[in-house]
Amino acid sequence: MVLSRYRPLIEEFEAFLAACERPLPSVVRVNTLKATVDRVREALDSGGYAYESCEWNPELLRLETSRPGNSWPYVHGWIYGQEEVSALPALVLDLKPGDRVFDACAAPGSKTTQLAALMEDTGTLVANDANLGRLSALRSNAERCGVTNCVVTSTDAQTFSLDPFNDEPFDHALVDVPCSCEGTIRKNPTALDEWSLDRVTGIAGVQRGILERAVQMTRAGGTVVYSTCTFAPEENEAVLDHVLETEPCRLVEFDAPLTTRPGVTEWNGEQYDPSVQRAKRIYPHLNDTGGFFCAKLEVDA
Ligand SMILES: C[S@@+](CC[C@H](N)C(=O)[O-])C[C@H]1O[C@@H](n2cnc3c(N)ncnc32)[C@H](O)[C@@H]1O
Repeated sequence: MVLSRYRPLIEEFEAFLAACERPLPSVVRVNTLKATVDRVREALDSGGYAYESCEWNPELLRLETSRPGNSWPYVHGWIYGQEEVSALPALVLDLKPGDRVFDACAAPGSKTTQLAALMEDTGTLVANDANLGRLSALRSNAERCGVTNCVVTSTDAQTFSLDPFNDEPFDHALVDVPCSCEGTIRKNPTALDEWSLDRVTGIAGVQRGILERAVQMTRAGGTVVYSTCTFAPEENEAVLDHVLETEPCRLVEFDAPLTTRPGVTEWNGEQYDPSVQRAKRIYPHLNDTGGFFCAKLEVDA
């Protein structure tokens, strides 16, 4: 079984495995471009939906229904169905209204719409995704959520060019890369059916290329957040370790109001830069969420 390779990394391994077998709670994020938390709560109350707020972020509501897309608040763009822990990366970027932000792998737009809300729909948000087939979902989610500060592009983020933007760097970048998706097993029980070490190794090359390019396109002092929904150190700490060597940047500490574990500095005989401990691993049993990995980099001045 694939997950057993992580036994050496996870102290409460049996609790981890048990959590991976439970279905994932259904969570929606309040889209503050169109509604307030109170307004959404009123609408859900009047529609007879049961829910509770996520302790660490009142804009996230756990719903009892698994089909929030069938509700009026969804149709109005007041809520966005988003895995709880995937709301973390956008919050970790130090965004302010007016910023120029690059969302390197944006479709279907969970984090793009969240970034736009955090930017108060000002500045410029370049939402890129290499997969043309996923752009219609990105566009329609941005439209439903009332996002107007977003430009959609479709390029391999490894070779994304700043030329159309006069070579002026971005203030921040979100690098939510394609990955082996091990941490989505609660939502998608077949997520690991196609798993192989070759796939992990192959995708890690793409992740390195995307993160390098994002760092190159971000101004000195700007921040880049790297995230995956997988546990594999090959796709997490090893990617960070590589980019720390090739690009002028460093990993910085950040607060995450969730229970987390530090990045690992050793895996399968490989040693990583000690600063990868500043990254955060989130296992499903820790907060009753999906699995996640998140790291914050600052570009050297
Ligand atoms: C984890 S998903 C992104 C989820 C998205 N950030 C969200 O929050 O809704 C990874 C995305 O990367 C895209 N992708 C894969 N390879 C890419 C590449 N080389 N450059 C840019 N996007 C890529 C995939 O099409 C996929 O949509």
